[in-house]
Amino acid sequence: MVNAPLLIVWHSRTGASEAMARAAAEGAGDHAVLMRADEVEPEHLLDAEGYLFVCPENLASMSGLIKEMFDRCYYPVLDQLQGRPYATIIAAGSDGEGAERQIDRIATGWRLKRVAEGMIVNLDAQSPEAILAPKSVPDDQLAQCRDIGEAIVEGLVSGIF
Ligand SMILES: Cc1cc2nc3c(=O)[nH]c(=O)nc-3n(C[C@H](O)[C@H](O)[C@H](O)COP(=O)(O)O)c2cc1C
Repeated sequence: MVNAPLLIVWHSRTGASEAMARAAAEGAGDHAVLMRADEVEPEHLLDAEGYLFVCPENLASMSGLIKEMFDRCYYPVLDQLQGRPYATIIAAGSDGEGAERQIDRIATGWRLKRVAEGMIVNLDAQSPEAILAPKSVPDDQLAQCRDIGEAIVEGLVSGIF
């Protein structure tokens, strides 16, 4: 039994990241707490045992709202999360690596430990119309998100993280 949950923090502009965060939460079951980035306070981070950050890449960065969560919470929890597991899922139109890299750098500052390879879902939205359209994530990729949620919780429950 885990004492504290996996906290799944998400932001989404056109629905892809939200769907992936919800799929991961489904996989994690009762052990997950799903929160939009703007609802997350430092105590939610302190109360969790592990983290899954899910957001789109916007202008080569993580999206602004999830960055704002890190900006707001970074110093209040610094030096209090060492060694806890984390993973990322990024929705992208063509790249996604910039967002993943930025989150990794912040996670390094918090001394978190990456426990699953970064997942980037590239939905191939290139034109302004395609970028602004609501997104639907293919089932196999949602299944992968469920697996990530399940795997992190398994690691927490079994104490291997
Ligand atoms: C303002 C804006 C900037 C974007 N910049 C990038 C980018 O730099 N790299 C990329 O791969 N996709 C970029 N995209 C595409 C989104 O990452 C992609 O559509 C993603 O699936 C959206 O996820 P969401 O539905 O969770 O918001 C951008 C989208 C918007 C709206």
